[in-house]
Amino acid sequence: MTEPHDLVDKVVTELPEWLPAQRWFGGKDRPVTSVRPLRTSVLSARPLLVHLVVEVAQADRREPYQLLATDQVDHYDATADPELAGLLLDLIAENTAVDGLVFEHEPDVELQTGLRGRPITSEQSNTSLVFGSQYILKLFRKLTAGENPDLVLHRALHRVGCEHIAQPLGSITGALGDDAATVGMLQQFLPDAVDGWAMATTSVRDLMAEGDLHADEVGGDFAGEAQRLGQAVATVHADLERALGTEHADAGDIDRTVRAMVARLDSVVESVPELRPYVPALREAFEQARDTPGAVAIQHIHGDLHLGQVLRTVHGWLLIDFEGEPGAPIAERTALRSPLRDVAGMLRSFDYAAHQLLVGRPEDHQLTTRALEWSRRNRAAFTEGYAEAAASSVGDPRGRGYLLRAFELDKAVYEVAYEYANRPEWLTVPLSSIARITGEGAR
Ligand SMILES: Nc1ncnc2c1ncn2[C@@H]1O[C@H](COP(=O)(O)OP(=O)(O)O)[C@@H](O)[C@H]1O
Ligand SMILES: O=P(O)(O)O[C@H]1O[C@H](CO)[C@@H](O[C@H]2O[C@H](CO)[C@@H](O)[C@H](O)[C@H]2O)[C@H](O)[C@H]1O
Repeated sequence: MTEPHDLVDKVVTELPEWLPAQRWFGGKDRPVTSVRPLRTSVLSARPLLVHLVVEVAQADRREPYQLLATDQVDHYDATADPELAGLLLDLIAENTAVDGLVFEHEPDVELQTGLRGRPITSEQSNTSLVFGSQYILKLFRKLTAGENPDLVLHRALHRVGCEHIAQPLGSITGALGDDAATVGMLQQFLPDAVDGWAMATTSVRDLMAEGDLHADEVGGDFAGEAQRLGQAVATVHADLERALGTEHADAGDIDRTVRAMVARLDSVVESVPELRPYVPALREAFEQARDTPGAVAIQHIHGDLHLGQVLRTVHGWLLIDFEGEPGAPIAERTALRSPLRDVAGMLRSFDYAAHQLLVGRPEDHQLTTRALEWSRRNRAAFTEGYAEAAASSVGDPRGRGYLLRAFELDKAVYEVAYEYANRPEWLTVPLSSIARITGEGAR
């Protein structure tokens, strides 16, 4: 029988090699130099299940990650064991604390127990376990002190009866140093949901296969969905405003926003020289954000909205994953910001969906024209839907040209960094958008 401390030793020894191979590991750009256990909680002695918080060191970077370890499966990764995953759900249902970890269900929620948990394969920055067709438990991999914004915003939206989210059902809280830290969030699972990225790219594929027809003439036209999605996003913004309030940005806030966009550009261009030709036009666009007429409202927002973060169910669109950009510091992710950032994120995503099928193909004028046409049509439909439902102080995004353009370009700069570190073959997608938007040249 393996003792907990022997298991921890074995896991920690394997981690420098194992971590970079995991999709959720956010530090693939440099080698792991060392791993140090920070906290160990034994959740079950037999079968052995140990919760671990480790500090991963890479050059001058040190970040805490959580792991669930067992001696029952290969590489000790307990998220691959359906019975052990089920134990986590049972602990949440019991409202209990085990060896420093607090498992809680939300008030007035009664959970079914005894279900097995399976990891989903479409996981991105974290690991999610699905239980039957009812629940999904997200285990946050990189930990931050305090309540995770995903949990905070889901709770706030649920409180005001928001119809465009999956209901939050429970949480797991651990510790980072002296602070509490959310390590898991349980939610209602929508088994029949399809994500917006899959739907949008199917529509683009249909259009490209037709060759001679326009976007409004093919069966897979997405504009109706894009418009309803715009309405859903505006409604979520209004619900967030209702739940948590809104403020007006002052000149200092706008100055900080512009400086942050310029600072991000300066830092990304250092590692991605392909961005260099666009720097002057990008800087100019960021500076122009200062000239936005009227007051700029700021509030809690989604923070990393794109087509992969929205699910179409039989009842309409849902937004998921309110964690913000996985690479951004927590202070930035929890700050009050303009909801136009989310609008910009979604507009970028329509452009992505339209152009990703062209990646790696020889230049084809007809297909490029179709891609642009699809992108314009769906961006316009989304914005129209947003304006129709925008009860919040943001109003119609179309009257906010400079700011929206600056946010879109800032997001594209973020995407350049994201693709460079994660999917280098996709780098051309945000780069060609930047070229188009700044008018420095067309794809
Ligand atoms: N409530 C849900 N119902 C159905 N599927 C979901 C639900 N929440 C998340 N998913 C699926 O899990 C994937 C990852 O979820 P997400 O919250 O975006 O995790 P991550 O933070 O790891 O990116 C989503 O792309 C979606 O396919
Ligand atoms: O879903 P995450 O929170 O992990 O977001 C990160 O990964 C996304 C990719 O999966 C990335 O989104 C970019 O690619 C999407 C298509 O795969 C596209 O819909 C988005 O518009 C584009 O930004 C996201 O930026 C990143 O934070």
